[in-house]
Parts: sequence; structure tokens; C-alpha cells
Amino acid sequence: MTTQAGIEVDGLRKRFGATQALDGMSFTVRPGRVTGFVGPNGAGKSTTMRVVLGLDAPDAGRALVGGRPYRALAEPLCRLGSLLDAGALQPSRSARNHLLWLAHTQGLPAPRVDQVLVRVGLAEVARRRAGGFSLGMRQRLGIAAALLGDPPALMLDEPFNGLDPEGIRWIRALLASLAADGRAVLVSTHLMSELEGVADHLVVVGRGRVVADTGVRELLAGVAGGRVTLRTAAPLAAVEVLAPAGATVQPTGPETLTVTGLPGEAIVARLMEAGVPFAELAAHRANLEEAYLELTRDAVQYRGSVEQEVER
Ligand SMILES: Nc1ncnc2c1ncn2[C@@H]1O[C@H](COP(=O)(O)OP(=O)(O)OP(=O)(O)O)[C@@H](O)[C@H]1O
Repeated sequence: MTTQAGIEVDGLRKRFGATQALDGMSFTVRPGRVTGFVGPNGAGKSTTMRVVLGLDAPDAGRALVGGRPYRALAEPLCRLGSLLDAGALQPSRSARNHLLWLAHTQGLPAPRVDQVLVRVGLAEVARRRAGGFSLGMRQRLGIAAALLGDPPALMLDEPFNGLDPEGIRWIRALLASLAADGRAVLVSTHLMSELEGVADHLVVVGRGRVVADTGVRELLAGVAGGRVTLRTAAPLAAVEVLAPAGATVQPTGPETLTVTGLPGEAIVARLMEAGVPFAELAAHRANLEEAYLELTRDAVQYRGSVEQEVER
């Protein structure tokens, strides 16, 4: 694997007729982590990936793989593995023959085919016609093709599509292990929940540009923001004790309060000092979906304006 393994997208612009599909898209996919590429349908994710692969020419900007344009790479499959459309295969060919053909066109050794078939869990069905494969099996075959050249960078467009929960768990584990190998992994999805527990970094996009570019740990820490749910028979007394200590307290039920701005330990200490009884105290850990909603709150405004345009 090369050291310059990442993918760089810099100021991409692309218009299709009246649609500005990419409007200054810029981000970097670094080695050793899974970068989630997230945004609603039509945000420009697939177009970005097509530009990286040289399948669409940008109106402006550039995309580099390991420091070079994809089309300038001597052994592209050994530099960047990609899954764009899992349906794109010759249905009468067996999975193994599909990969053998691909390996042959790229000058890759045949034994590599059997290695990747094992890695994606298709070894037992390798000689069956790919045309009879379920969508999940096709996704696995597409990933096998992406892994064929043992590339330091991978780019997968909606790899969770059509997978059952077991398939989703499997892809998450695979992505994590590919990043642990030191590879740069970019995974697009329009469903944030699919990236739960696997993405290290997020590039959130909307309307052809990056809305947020952030580490997942920082994002979750910021959103969790020390929100604590408190159950107490004396809510008024609790407010009187906690508010002067700097907490923001909101009633969420007859005997429940949501407390922000004060860590759980400090809340316990204050309540006990003041002799305020409480039955339950739960620190809330944000999930990725909530963090995403908070990040994209501004997009609600955008959605509103789109609806108005449609109504007009
Ligand atoms: N070949 C094309 N011709 C015309 N418009 C296109 C073409 N490709 C993409 N677009 C438009 O560009 C915008 C961005 O599309 P793109 O497929 O990149 O978004 P996306 O984020 O990948 O969404 P999805 O998850 O729906 O694929 C959309 O409005 C889409 O309709």
C-alpha cells in the first residue's frame, strides 16, 4: 500500500442542465478510517464518486486518488476499489468467472479471486450464476471486485442498500476491518443509522456541497452535551438546587426533568447535599441519527423552500 493512500476532492462543480449537482464539493478521505459520506437523495454523492473515478468530467475542481487523477493511474484497481452499481454484472457468468475476467483485464493473479471470495463470504456460491444472486449477494460480489487489487483506498456507494440486518452488520464489520488495515474507506448512504458504530468521520453533504466535515467522536460528544434525565418526586426542589449551579432544567413529565449543563456526578452531589430525593438519573448518550439531525437542522429551512418551489 502507498502512503499517499487517500482520496482528495477539491472544489468540484458539475451542472446537468438546470441542476447544479456539485457546487464546490471539497473534502479528504484519510487512510485508516471509515468516512461516511452522508446526505439526502440528490445531494451529489454519486456524482462526486463518478467524478473521482473519471466517469464524469467536472466543470471545475479536481479529484485525486493517492495524489493523482484516477485516469492517470497505471493500475487503477490496485489504487482505488469501488462499488458504484452492484447490478452491473453479466448475469450468465458465475461470481468466480466475473472476478476472474476482471482480474485478467487488470493483470491480477487468479488466486486473488479465491481470496476475495472468501473475504466476502461468497466462496460456497462462487460457481453459481451471478444473475440469480439476491441484492445482498450482488453487493458482496461488488465489494469482492473492489477488493481484488488490494487497494489502499475504497469507495462504496450505498453498500447497505437492500441488505438485511445481518448483511448490514457484516458490511459494518468488513468496513471497520478494512480501515484497521490502514485503508482509506469512503461509504455513501442517505441513512445515517447505517453508519452507527462504524464511521470514524463524517462528510455531510447537501445541494452539492459539504455541510459538515467532522469526527464522529467529537460530534457525539458535542451533541450528548451532558443531557441527563432525572426522575424525582420533588421536581421543584430539584430545580431550585440545580438552576443556581448553572444547569438548565426542563420538565418533561410530572416527575421527570431533563437537565443540561451539569455533569451527572455534580447533579447527584447537589441533590444529595440538599436532601432532594430522586429515584432515577440517566445520562443520555446521543446516537448518530440524533447527531445528524442536529447537524442538519438548517437543512429544514432548505426543505421548506424546496416544498414552496414545488407548490408554485
Ligand atoms: N446524468 C445526469 N443527468 C442529469 N442529472 C443528473 C445526472 N446525474 C445526476 N443528476 C442530478 O444531479 C443531482 C445529484 O445527483 P446524485 O446522484 O449525485 O445525488 P446523490 O446524493 O448520489 O443521491 P442519490 O442517493 O439519490 O443517488 C440530482 O439532482 C440528480 O438528479
